[in-house]
Parts: sequence; structure tokens; C-alpha cells
Amino acid sequence: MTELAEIGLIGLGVMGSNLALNIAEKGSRIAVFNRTPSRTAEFVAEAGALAGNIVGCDTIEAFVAAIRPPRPIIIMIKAGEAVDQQIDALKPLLSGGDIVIDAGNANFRDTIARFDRLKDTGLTFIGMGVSGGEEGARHGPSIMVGGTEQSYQRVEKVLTSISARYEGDPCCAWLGTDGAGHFVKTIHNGIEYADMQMIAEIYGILRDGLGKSAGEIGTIFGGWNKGRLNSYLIEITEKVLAAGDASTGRPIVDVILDRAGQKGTGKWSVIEAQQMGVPATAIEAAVAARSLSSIKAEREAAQAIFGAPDHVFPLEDGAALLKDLELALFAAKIGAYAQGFAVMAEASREFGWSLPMPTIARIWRAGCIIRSQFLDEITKAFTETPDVANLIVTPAFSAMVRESLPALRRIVAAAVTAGIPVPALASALTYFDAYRQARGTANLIQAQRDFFGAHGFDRTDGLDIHHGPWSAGA
Ligand SMILES: NC(=O)C1=CN([C@@H]2O[C@H](COP(=O)(O)OP(=O)(O)OC[C@H]3O[C@@H](n4cnc5c(N)ncnc54)[C@H](OP(=O)(O)O)[C@@H]3O)[C@@H](O)[C@H]2O)C=CC1
Ligand SMILES: O=C(CO)[C@H](O)[C@H](O)COP(=O)(O)O
Repeated sequence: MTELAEIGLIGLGVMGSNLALNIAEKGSRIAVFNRTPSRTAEFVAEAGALAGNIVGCDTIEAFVAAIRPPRPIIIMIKAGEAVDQQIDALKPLLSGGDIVIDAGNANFRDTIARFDRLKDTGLTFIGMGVSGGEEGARHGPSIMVGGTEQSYQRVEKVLTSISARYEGDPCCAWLGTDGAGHFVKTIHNGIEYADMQMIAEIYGILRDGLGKSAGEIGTIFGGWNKGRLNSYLIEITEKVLAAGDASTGRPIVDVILDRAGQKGTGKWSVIEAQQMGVPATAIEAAVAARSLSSIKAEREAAQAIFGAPDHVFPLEDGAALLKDLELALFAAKIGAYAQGFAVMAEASREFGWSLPMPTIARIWRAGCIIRSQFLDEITKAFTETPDVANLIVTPAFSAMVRESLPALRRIVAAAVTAGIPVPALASALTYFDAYRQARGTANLIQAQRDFFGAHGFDRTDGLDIHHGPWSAGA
């Protein structure tokens, strides 16, 4: 009789197949199942020496039977309805104590609903965010777990064994009940969108404002990767910009259509931020920029009507400008991360999760797509001041903002003058400006609201008078 597996995994796509290899490599015997059975056979055939630790199953029944109860089962398939269908197919085959782990990019509201649906079945459910793409899944992703703390304890050993490590510390943690893990993964991706958009905007300035080639821009990013911007996204940007296209001999970025895809997590971040009234302007700008990128035919038609701007960049090219661009990107990045963490802080209150901010920053330091040295600094800032209202007012980050904000202002101003769109950089700048403006302009909004709708306002002198001296329709 074949030895039973300790864990099972459903979905042998990009993420699932690599996670399965990672688990097998760490010494756990794993049963795998995929909707299309030919993929299972192909996967096992390509697993090399690890195949001895993998049990490929062609039916869901054989898959469940191949795992030792209580069975931990990771579902790593397309998010949405497919996950519910998969859970429904599994349910009659499972027994009390089995653990179903949805590791895809689920909307946390779906995760909460799945917890509700499974709560009286005797099954344990975990909603788990995984980040790191193909390479992370294979060699060590960042893992964000939501569910009961007891359920996490049951799978902690295997999850920490496959996760990335930052200076020996596993990038895997229990973050709270029900949808907490998937919510944190969603905001991770929202920040990822902002990070990528800001990098793309700086690329736009270098390409369109300063006329640099992809190769030259790649070298600049390579240099920045040795400094304060050191991160996975900057590292891959250098590599992407250096890569050539075999069929044309041109840089590959120059032959890729400027239409960005999106699968939902960025949009969900923004929806949830808006729902809770938390400003996440850089993330919003990044999501909107992807949507704008996708209406390429409309953009082409508009350019035919209005023409292209001259793109004459008003700042002189040279070392000083490159330093300013680096610093500007750094300042804007602080804004995006501050917004993402502020959204999580509010969600933590709203959903009763007690999200541990230092832990979240800690498990993002390695393995995930936004991994960077910078996240170690965020970890330290939140450890020193865990209840701070916003990352940018912590002592360490307020010093960084003071240093870098003037560069961001110069770069945004120059880009606007040259007609180069920088929505995420500009929104980060105006976020700083608005956030530190003790007296803003909402007094006028309040007056207008009271004028047309008798909505009332509070006065600066505290007097108990809440309406203005206007009569209806005056
Ligand atoms: N790619 C990435 O960088 C990351 C992806 N994720 C998330 O991980 C999950 C998997 O993504 P990824 O591996 O990239 O996706 P792939 O497209 O590579 O693979 C999709 C998998 O889902 C299965 N599947 C699709 N529809 C169904 C269905 N109705 N019922 C059962 N199985 C189904 C596919 O099976 P079949 O072979 O039969 O089509 C395949 O195994 C998604 O939620 C994604 O958002 C999370 C982090 C990073
Ligand atoms: O979760 C991920 C990275 O962290 C996935 O790669 C996700 O697909 C990225 O989002 P999008 O496809 O919307 O760009």
C-alpha cells in the first residue's frame, strides 16, 4: 500500500505547482490534484527527484483518500466561483478536523462568507494570502494567514518550512481571524500596484522627458537598486529593461503593448479604502492608471485630436537630476506604503482583527513581490510606535519625508510642465501636502453643503451655531 501523504494541494498552475514542489522539497509527502488530469501527469513527470514525495491523483476521490486524516488541503486555483465549486466537491469526501486552505487571491469578503458556510461542518477553513509569484512559490513565498489561531498552529510547521526567511526569520504569520490574511494580501497588492506605477512614471520621465533608451534607463534603475530603493521590483525593472526581443532585436519593453492587465486585488484595495473613508490616493491613482492604459484605442484617438505634448523637460539632465528622481521615487513610495498601512489599521478596527502592523511589515521583508530593505525600516518604525496614526509621522519616516519631499515636488512640477503623466507620484505629493495642512479648505465645502442642503457645520470658535447666514435658495 502506498504511503499516505501529509498534505494535499489542488491546482497545478503557476503557483500551485511551485508550492507543491516547495512542500515536497521540504520533506513533506504531498498529494496533488488538478482539474485537467493531463497536467497532473505532466507535473509529476517533470518533478525529477522530488517525484518520490509527490502522489499524483486523477480524481478528487483518489486525492482525498491519498492524504492522512486530519487532512490539510491547499486550494491554489483561480479565485472566485471556482473555489466554491472546489470546496463543494471536496466537502462530502472530507471528515471532521480536515483543514481546507484557500491560498489564492480571494476577495476577503468571499473568505468571510466561506468561513460562515463551513462553520457547522466540522471542517476547519483557512484563508491564506501567498505572495512571491512563481519563484517565491517555489523557493519561499511570504504567507499571510487568516483563520482561528488554533487552526494556524496545526499548519504552522509546514507553512513556515516553505516560506521565505529574512535573516532567518520566517515570512509567515497568523494575522487574524476569517478574512484577515486575504485582506492583508489584497492591500499588499494595492501597494504593489502603486509601487509599480510609480516606477513606470519615473521610467516615463526618463524615456519621454530625457530621451533615454531602455538600456540606459535599466542601468539607472540598477544603480538605484544599490541604494535606498533596493527592492525586488527595482531589481526586476533593471532586468526587464535590459532584456532584448529575439524577433526584432529591440529592447523587449519597446515592443510590449502599453496596456496593463489587472485581476482585482488593486481595485478591491481601493474599494475597501473608500468604503472605510481612508485616503489611499496613490493606490487609487495606480489602479486608475491601469484602467486608462487599457483604453488604448481611445487614447490614440485623443492624441490625434489634441496632439502629443512637446515633452520638453524643464530640468537639466545629469547626476543631480538622477539623484532627484531617485529621491522623488523614494518619497512617493513612503506615501503609498503609509496609505496601505493606514487602510489596514482602519480595517483592523472595523473587522475586529487586531492586525499586527509590525508583523505584517516583518513578513513582507522577503518572499513577496514588494519585498525590500525598506520594509525592515517599516517593521522597526511600527515596533517602536505600534499605535501611531500614520507611518509618515513616526520619527524615522518623518525624517525621510523631510529629506525627500522637495525632490518629489521638483520632479512632479517638472513632469506636469512637460506634459508627462505622473498620477501616482503627484497623488503621493498632494497626500503629504494635504495630510500636514493643519487648516485645509473643507470649511468652504461645509459652507456649500450647508447652503444647498442645510447639512450643518462646526465652528472654529466652538459656538453652538451650526448653520450659515443664508436663506433657502439665496
Ligand atoms: N501568478 C501569481 O503571481 C500569483 C497568483 N496568485 C493567485 O493564485 C491562484 C492561482 O494562480 P496561478 O497559479 O497564477 O493561476 P494559473 O492560471 O497558472 O492556474 C490556474 C489553476 O486553477 C485551476 N482552475 C481554474 N479554474 C478552475 C475551476 N473552475 N475548477 C478547478 N480548478 C480550476 C486550473 O486548472 P486547469 O489546469 O484545469 O485549468 C489551474 O490549476 C489565483 O487565485 C491567483 O490570483 C497568488 C499570488 C501570486
Ligand atoms: O498576487 C500577485 C502578486 O502579488 C499576482 O501576481 C497578481 O496576479 C497580481 O495582480 P494583477 O494580476 O492584478 O497585476
